[in-house]
Amino acid sequence: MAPTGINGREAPDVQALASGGGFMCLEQTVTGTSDHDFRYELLEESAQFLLDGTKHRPNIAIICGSGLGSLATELEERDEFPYETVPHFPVSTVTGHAGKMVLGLLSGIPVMCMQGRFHAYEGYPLWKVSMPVRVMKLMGIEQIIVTNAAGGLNEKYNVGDIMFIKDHINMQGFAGDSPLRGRNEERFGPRFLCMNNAYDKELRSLAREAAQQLGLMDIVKEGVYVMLGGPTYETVAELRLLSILGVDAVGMSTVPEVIVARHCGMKVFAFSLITNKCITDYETDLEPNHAEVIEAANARQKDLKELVKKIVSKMAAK
Ligand SMILES: O=P(O)(O)O[C@@H]1C[C@H](O)[C@@H](CO)O1
Ligand SMILES: Nc1nc2[nH]cnc2c(=O)[nH]1
Repeated sequence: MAPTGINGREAPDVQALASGGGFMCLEQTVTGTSDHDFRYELLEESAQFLLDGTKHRPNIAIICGSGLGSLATELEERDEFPYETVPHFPVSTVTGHAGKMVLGLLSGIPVMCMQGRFHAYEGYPLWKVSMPVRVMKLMGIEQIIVTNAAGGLNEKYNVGDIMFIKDHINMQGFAGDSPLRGRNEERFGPRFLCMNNAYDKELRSLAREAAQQLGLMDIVKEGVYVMLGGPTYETVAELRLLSILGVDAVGMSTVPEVIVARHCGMKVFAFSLITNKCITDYETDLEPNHAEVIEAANARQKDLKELVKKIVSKMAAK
């Protein structure tokens, strides 16, 4: 009989884990907080399932943030895979996140869109939030565009601005959490990863060129993003602290995906759509809410689609 572990669960086979038999974080196994084993072979099964269901072989992927999912509806010759049909995938539970993987052609270029992402506040550990990025890598993705809706903390930012992310502050990392926590999977990347050039300069420059050609430079900014755990929006004191730290935009996503993308060698371009202004004084009755986030995203839909199309064309041509 298998030995009984914590809370009556079957005790983990520590030796098998240590020798590489599984790819579950040992601590998650022991505490029983993981309901999913993300062994390389399981990710390969997810990737193979998607590849088997489509003729498209994209090199570029796009993660659509809150309210930005309609980018995926621009794809021609679309193949759509609701997350619940993809082996080993989590499901998306947030309004404004359709919860599908969509492959198709954007201006004739094969791309793959995550129409809806996973967030830590939905109850997912960071490795699970970002596991689709590894599946993308196994499908052949080399360049990724990560998008999000964020609050504008920089006083110069307005609702509707598009902030190209030049850097981030990994708050979860400060607290000891990371999507790379646990045994390192060398087939994806190294144990220790540098992050000083996480956001690719060349892709950012292509994106600026695209924005210029579309006459969008008035609303394009470049700044630092921070991911907080959510689902609460920030207190005034928290925002004042973040402002001192040099943060320009505040959100609840992106950072784990970018870390995992860099770990497996993808080039990253990311932007935040500023959907609300962060409230940094006590003398106001204004309150941020998800409805205004979606509304602001809808209002900027057309420009964003044009911008992403142009960026993708440039990425494919380089
Ligand atoms: O998925 P993203 O980061 O675009 O969504 C942001 C963060 C929360 O999910 C939501 C809050 O309104 O918008
Ligand atoms: N944390 C956070 N996430 C957001 N997503 C959209 N707006 C906001 C915001 O103001 N704060």
